[in-house]
Amino acid sequence: MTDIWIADDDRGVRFVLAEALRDAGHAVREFSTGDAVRAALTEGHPDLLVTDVRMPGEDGLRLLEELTRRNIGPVIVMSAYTDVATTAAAYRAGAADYIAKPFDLDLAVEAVERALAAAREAVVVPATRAETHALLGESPAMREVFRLIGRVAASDLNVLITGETGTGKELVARALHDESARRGKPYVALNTAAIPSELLESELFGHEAGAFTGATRRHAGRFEQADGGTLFLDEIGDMPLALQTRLLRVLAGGEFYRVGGRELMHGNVRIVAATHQDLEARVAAGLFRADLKHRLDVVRIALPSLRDRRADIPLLAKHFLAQAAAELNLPPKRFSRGAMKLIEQREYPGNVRELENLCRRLAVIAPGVEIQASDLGGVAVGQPRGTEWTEALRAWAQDALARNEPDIHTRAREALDKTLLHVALIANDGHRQHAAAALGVGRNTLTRKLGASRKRRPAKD
Ligand SMILES: Nc1ncnc2c1ncn2[C@@H]1O[C@H](COP(=O)(O)OP(=O)(O)OP(=O)(O)O)[C@@H](O)[C@H]1O
Repeated sequence: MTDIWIADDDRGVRFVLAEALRDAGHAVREFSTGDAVRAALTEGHPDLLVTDVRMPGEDGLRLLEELTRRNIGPVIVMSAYTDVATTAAAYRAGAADYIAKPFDLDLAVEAVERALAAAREAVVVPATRAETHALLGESPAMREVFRLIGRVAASDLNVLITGETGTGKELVARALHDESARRGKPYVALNTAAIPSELLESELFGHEAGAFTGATRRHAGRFEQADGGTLFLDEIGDMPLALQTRLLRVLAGGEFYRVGGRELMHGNVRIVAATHQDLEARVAAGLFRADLKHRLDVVRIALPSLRDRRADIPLLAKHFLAQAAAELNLPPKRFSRGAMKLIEQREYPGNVRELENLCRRLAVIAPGVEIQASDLGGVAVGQPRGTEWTEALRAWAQDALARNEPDIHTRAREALDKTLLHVALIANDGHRQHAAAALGVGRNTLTRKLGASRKRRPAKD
């Protein structure tokens, strides 16, 4: 489900817009001040923000600037002041659209859908990517990875990236795109495991209106979106066999049809695939087509686990701590020698992602400017302390109650379900039965909940 935030001090405007967007299948959060949005940004971010310009405290344009700087968005600005200066300032600061008040509700919802579609279609990596997605590492193992990326990026060869979870496979895929001649074209990513198998085909190849129940509009698939650029297929090992056959045909012929379509589509797409699984074992078990593996596995980049490149831990930890402080608007912190020693010695089954999460938590919860070894006590087990998220929930609920927001319980429950399901599916390679077992719910419950969130937003991830 898409998370849309609305910021407006006019309760009436918020209410009608939120209702219309919920009817259109989105999850909506309402804020009466820019300051409340800023506070919420420390815990998460929306897929799209609609904001008024003039509000008490922080105004909408400042919010827009902040979100653009942090590469969160799109942002739609609305205002009763339609003078050229305000409108131009909004666009200059990166607004996706500008809505003059009072507005036609249908047109406003359309503007939101348009901005979301544009953002989805143009998953082009932003100009600042070099800093935000920088692949760090000085260890011999990472130097070898950098060398390989440099050598194959310029070619059009398909690349298979392997490595445990959290080792940076997606970053490598982006780097391959950024360093190639395709860099000005779209980079489109699809996580095969995160999308229900029955929707995968239309996600990849698109569909025509009426191709199946719920397909109300023509939808461009990722192949079409990535034309001229790079398509990153994450968790390729989880792709259902039937779709593997279809993908193989497309890779061999370079042509495909949309689901329910008759027009033959031609794509010029470079495929970068990734998996944390042993693809050879999956082939041997009959779960992965050998011929497809052969096509994808032209060049292989194997990412080392963090335990195989411990020398990189201090560099990464300092980087993540500084990044978290900058993103969350917190004062910069540093590690004491004792704290760094503990960090270097820890085990990271979740690899770089786990180290990153640890540093983010330390940036928030360590009380002093210098992080002490003792600060690691509460977070050393790699899990958030039970109170951290319930505290965040408490603050959110108090805020929502104070603003008389509707459906607080439903929205909280949906957010909880969505988070747990997503994490469990990813952790279990998209295997629903395993995910359900890991969460301690029945498979039917899981399917129902998945169905509920899908019903609100068909054929999207
Ligand atoms: N070498 C690196 N330098 C800087 N950051 C890194 C590096 N490797 C990984 N990261 C960070 O760690 C996190 C996980 O990386 P990424 O999503 O690329 O891993 P992945 O291997 O694709 O994981 P999964 O298999 O679980 O999808 C990201 O936030 C990424 O920015």
